Amino acid sequence: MTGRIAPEMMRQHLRMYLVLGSVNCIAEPEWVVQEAMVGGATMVQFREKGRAALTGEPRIQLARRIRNLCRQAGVPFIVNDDVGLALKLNADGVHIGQDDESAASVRERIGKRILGVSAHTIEEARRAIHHGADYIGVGPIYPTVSKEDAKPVQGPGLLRAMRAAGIDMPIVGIGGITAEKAEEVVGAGADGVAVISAVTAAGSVRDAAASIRAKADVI
Ligand SMILES: Cc1ncsc1CCOP(=O)(O)O
Ligand SMILES: C=C1C=NC(C)=NC1=N
Repeated sequence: MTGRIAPEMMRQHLRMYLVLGSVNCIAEPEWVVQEAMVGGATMVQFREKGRAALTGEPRIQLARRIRNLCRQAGVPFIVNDDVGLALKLNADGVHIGQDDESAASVRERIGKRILGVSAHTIEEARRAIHHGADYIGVGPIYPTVSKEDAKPVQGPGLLRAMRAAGIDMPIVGIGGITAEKAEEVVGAGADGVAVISAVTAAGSVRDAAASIRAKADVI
């Protein structure tokens, strides 16, 4: 990519954003990624976190295998938190939380790659924009079991409030989102939905991704 990603392109990538790590998967993570992309996942984030998360070489090798699948499918591959790993694998971007390395210094290190930042308030959203974020992840919208230290549940109202406050940058909602809830999230102003368990723990990963994609595409 030469310049920073265009907002319109970013919004497309946020439609059905699969976030996963080996901890979230029943089947092999690579298989889950492949099936989800067949179903319609538009972007993939490698988020290897939690007690049973892989570390060291096995973690790097899993990330590399997922990156390869995303490249073959033409789907952007994002790494959560670990900027070093993102650069090592030449990922398409990184996603950082509020308490990770500051967005300004991450932007410095990753150049024109995609930078996603978690934001829980309008103020955090404004700061992320100021520091050059390409999208913000807002949530948890609904109760979630996939993140131990999740902030309080916000509901879709936070998305409406951000849009009403004039925040028009690409936004993805995250937290407890299922196919049934995806429409409400997008209807409240998100450009798409980021999902872990509704896809990774689904009976049919492909069908789950497809139904969430269909709901998110209504925009
Ligand atoms: C990473 C993250 N950030 C806010 S909630 C969450 C977990 C979302 O997982 P699920 O889609 O299974 O609720
Ligand atoms: C915490 C997060 C919030 N939003 C997104 C998109 N990813 C994350 N890991």
